[in-house]
Amino acid sequence: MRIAVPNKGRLHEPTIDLLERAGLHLENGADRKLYADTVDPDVSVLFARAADIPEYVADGAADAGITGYDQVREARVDDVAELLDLEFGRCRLVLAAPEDGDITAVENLAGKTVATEFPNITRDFFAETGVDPEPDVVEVTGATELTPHVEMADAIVDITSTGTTLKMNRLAVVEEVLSSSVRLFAREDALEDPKIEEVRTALASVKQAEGKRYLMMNVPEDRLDQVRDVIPGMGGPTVMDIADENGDGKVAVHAVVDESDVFETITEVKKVGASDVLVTEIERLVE
Ligand SMILES: Nc1ncnc2c1ncn2[C@@H]1O[C@H](COP(=O)(O)OP(=O)(O)OP(=O)(O)O)[C@@H](O)[C@H]1O
Ligand SMILES: O=P(O)(O)OC[C@H]1O[C@H](OP(=O)(O)OP(=O)(O)O)[C@H](O)[C@@H]1O
Ligand SMILES: [Mg+2]
Repeated sequence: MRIAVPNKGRLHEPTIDLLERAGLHLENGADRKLYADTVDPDVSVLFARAADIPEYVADGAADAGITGYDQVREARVDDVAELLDLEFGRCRLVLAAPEDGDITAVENLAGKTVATEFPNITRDFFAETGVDPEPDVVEVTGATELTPHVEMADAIVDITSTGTTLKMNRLAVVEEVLSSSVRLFAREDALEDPKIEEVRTALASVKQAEGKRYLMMNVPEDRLDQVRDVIPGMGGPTVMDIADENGDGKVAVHAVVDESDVFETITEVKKVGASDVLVTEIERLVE
């Protein structure tokens, strides 16, 4: 099974990092190579431009891919299935126009010109919104934000996340076109390969573990019910006997807790008699 991942740009590093955390260690380095093997002899990696990945998967150069949802939509590929939202690379594709201009609604773009790196998504958007006459869509390959200032376009459709680039270029959002994040997807006819499900499960287990902590503590057996009451989440804690030389009647309690609940949970379990509380990170969590 071959999986296509971004070779550079902002998605490269977090994708490699995710594969590593999922246990799919890259054997021969990730730098500027076309292919890499992984520790799993049945899984290899193909490095490609984020924008080309959907096409590579659809054409069979790779079986699965990791790239932005915006790229999958723009490539208009058939016969690929989304398997997992990897929840990074979050951004929005927006229609934006000069802050102090007359364009404040989609309808104002009737017969005007819109520059974008995403011509397919942009044309689909105007077709759906029914702006008449449809705007002329001009394809550019970067620095889209400049085009309204050099009279190349009246508005743009471009990526924004913090909004800094739009602000710097004195552009304001007119409307959201698409909301995006990085996805794992695969060619439909490759879905029968059990490796694809293995990779999906491994990546999902990393996402599951994010934001969770593993809590361990010792608890007097007669306080167990009270401790159970204050530990939130995940099907209740695991309780284990301690090899108990002193005969002081304690048990070990382990639980998975949301990171945001850790502080409060520790305060509460201490109140009801827990001791020796340990908090650790979780690498993966397979449900
Ligand atoms: N500012 C941003 N915040 C969050 N995600 C973003 C942002 N910009 C782009 N992305 C996501 O990352 C993807 C790839 O963008 P990136 O800028 O890394 O590549 P690129 O510039 O298209 O690469 P190349 O240099 O190969 O042309 C986008 O399709 C989008 O899904
Ligand atoms: O809302 P912001 O946080 O400012 O992000 C938006 C910018 O990020 C992307 O560019 P990138 O930084 O990837 O540069 P690029 O044009 O070289 O791809 C995108 O094309 C926008 O220009
Ligand atoms: Mg970019």
